[in-house]
Amino acid sequence: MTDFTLEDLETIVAARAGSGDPASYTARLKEKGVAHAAKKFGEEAVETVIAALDETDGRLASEAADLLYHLLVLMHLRHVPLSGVMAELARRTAQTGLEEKAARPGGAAD
Ligand SMILES: N=c1c2ncn([C@@H]3O[C@H](COP(=O)(O)OP(=O)(O)OP(=O)(O)O)[C@@H](O)[C@H]3O)c2ncn1[C@@H]1O[C@H](COP(=O)(O)O)[C@@H](O)[C@H]1O
Repeated sequence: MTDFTLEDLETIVAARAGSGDPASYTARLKEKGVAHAAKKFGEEAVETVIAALDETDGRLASEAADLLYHLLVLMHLRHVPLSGVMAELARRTAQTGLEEKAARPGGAAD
C-alpha cells in the first residue's frame, strides 16, 4: 500500500516537463510534442492489452504504470488537468455506466 497518488505524479510530470533537464524523459517527450506523446500512449496501451491477455499480474501492473504516466504527460501537454478528468468521473457516479453510454450523442446501449 502506498499513499502516492496520480495527483503527485501529475505534479512531478509538470515540474520535469518544464525542467529542460537533458536527463529527463518527460522533458524529452515534451520537446517531441503532442503527436509523439500520443503515439507513445497508444504503444503503451497496446502493451497493456498484451500484458492483460498473456502476461503475469506484475507485468500488467508495470505496463499499466507506463500507461498512466504517459497519459499524464499527454494531458499535461494538452493543458488538461487531472482535476478535470476527476470532475468528469465524479459527475458520472450519478448514473450507471450503461445509462451514461446511452446519454452520449449517438450512444444507445448495444
Ligand atoms: N513514471 C514514470 C515512467 N514510466 C515510464 N517511464 C518511461 O517511459 C519509457 C517507456 O519505455 P519505452 O520502451 O516505450 O520507450 P523508450 O524506448 O525508453 O523511449 P522512446 O525512445 O521510444 O521514446 C521508459 O523510458 C520509461 O523509463 C517513465 N518515466 C518517468 N516516470 C516518472 O516521471 C518522473 C520524472 O522522470 P524524468 O522526466 O525522466 O526525470 C520519474 O521519477 C517517475 O516518477
